[in-house]
Amino acid sequence: MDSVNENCAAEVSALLAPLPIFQEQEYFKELIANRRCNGIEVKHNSTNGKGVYANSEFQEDELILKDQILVGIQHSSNKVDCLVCSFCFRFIGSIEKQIGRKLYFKNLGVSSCCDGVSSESEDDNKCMKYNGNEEQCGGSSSNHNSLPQEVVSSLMNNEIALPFTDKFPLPSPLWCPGGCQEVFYCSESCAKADWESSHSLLCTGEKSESRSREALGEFIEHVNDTNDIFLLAAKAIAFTILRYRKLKADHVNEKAKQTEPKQSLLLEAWKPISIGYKRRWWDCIALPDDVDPSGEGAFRMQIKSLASTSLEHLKKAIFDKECEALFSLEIYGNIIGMFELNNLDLVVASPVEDYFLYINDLPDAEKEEAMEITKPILDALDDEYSDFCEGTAFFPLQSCMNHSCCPNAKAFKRDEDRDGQAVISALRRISKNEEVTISYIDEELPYKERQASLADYGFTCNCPKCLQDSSSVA
Ligand SMILES: C[S@@+](CC[C@H](N)C(=O)[O-])C[C@H]1O[C@@H](n2cnc3c(N)ncnc32)[C@H](O)[C@@H]1O
Repeated sequence: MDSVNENCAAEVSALLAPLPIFQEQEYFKELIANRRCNGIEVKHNSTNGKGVYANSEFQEDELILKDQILVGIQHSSNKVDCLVCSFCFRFIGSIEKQIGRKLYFKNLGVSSCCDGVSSESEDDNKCMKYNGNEEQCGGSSSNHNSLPQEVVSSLMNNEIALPFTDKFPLPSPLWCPGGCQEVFYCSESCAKADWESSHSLLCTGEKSESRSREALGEFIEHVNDTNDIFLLAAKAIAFTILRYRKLKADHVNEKAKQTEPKQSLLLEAWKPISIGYKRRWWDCIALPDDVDPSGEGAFRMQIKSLASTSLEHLKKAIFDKECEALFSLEIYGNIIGMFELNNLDLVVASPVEDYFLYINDLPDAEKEEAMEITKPILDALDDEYSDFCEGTAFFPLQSCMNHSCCPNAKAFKRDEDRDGQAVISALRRISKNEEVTISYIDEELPYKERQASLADYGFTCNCPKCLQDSSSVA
């Protein structure tokens, strides 16, 4: 047992215990009211735990819910492809800047290069060491279609304007108020919300409220060398600590509640994370194909040890004695497991793709004129012109949706959905009281492959299609 687990075993168990049902119901009622998606409710069923249910009828293609991110990250490898707001994940800058910085990194030989969750390649490390300094544009070209460096620099620094980009305006990037120069925002309100939600503790700039900026730097270096998911877990912990401090300050101000025991404030602060379905990361992670089943025990120990090293770095950076239980390996493992088990892709379509499609659809004469300028750029970008923002996030309502291989809803962004929110629409008519299900995988796969894909989410599917297929396979 690690020393934190020993010191506060009871608190750790309380944090991991399921929320009393009435508290859970109250929490979701409030969340649904805030999200203004009153056609649904969250209920328990005897086989699959929590699920989302329709409490009114939905027609095919109708919007069921838009769910805001509780904590989210853009994959570090994706940062070279897309410049987005670190809080709402909207694209920022300008079409020229998006293209210029992408070509700049491409010319340096840095590109998106992994699945974004595990980050172990050489290139990836280069992506992650990018520190936002875009003023200098050097590096040698590795692409025979590459543009001259001066053009790339001018695009990146908004010194030239491409035709028709005024039809695709993007918010100007705002620097992090803490001075880290690593994250950018689309607005003051996003910068403030991110600062108050988690970034004040995780910022490496001079205004950082971490215990040690140096230790924070080491934590981030370890994340970059290993796995992005640790940064997401750190955000969940920072989010809870900051909520705890705010709740405590509110209670101190309200004299009558001064006697409130510390633990209930921590439980209250942790509530939004507590509702996520969890298991320990090293227990639930699917065994990779290249690991022999005989090595499973060693593999799981290795994963646990990796999490333990990451947590040691994080403790040095942001430890808070009053929230000590959050720094136990048990909690850290469960938070990471929660991200592993839920359906959490963060996706935002690129306005650069829209821009080139717009040019392509122009009337012939205008298209020809515009393409004299845009064609060399498109050639240099190659098929990467359509790269979108990718990340991982925790969506409190979407994460309650169970999987089905014959789903009645899907996560699908409409043209107007230009930020990181999850959008769920009906695939067919859904009747009142029916469970709303989405597919976590490609549901067209044959039965065995579907079950293999779902092993990543740690369960064997019991949807009607699987129940039928399993009896015909057996
Ligand atoms: C994202 S959570 C969904 C919400 C979850 N039921 C809860 O109680 O929080 C995913 C977990 O729900 C359960 N689950 C979802 N769909 C299922 C299905 N079709 N068959 C069996 N279990 C399912 C599994 O335990 C899975 O790991």
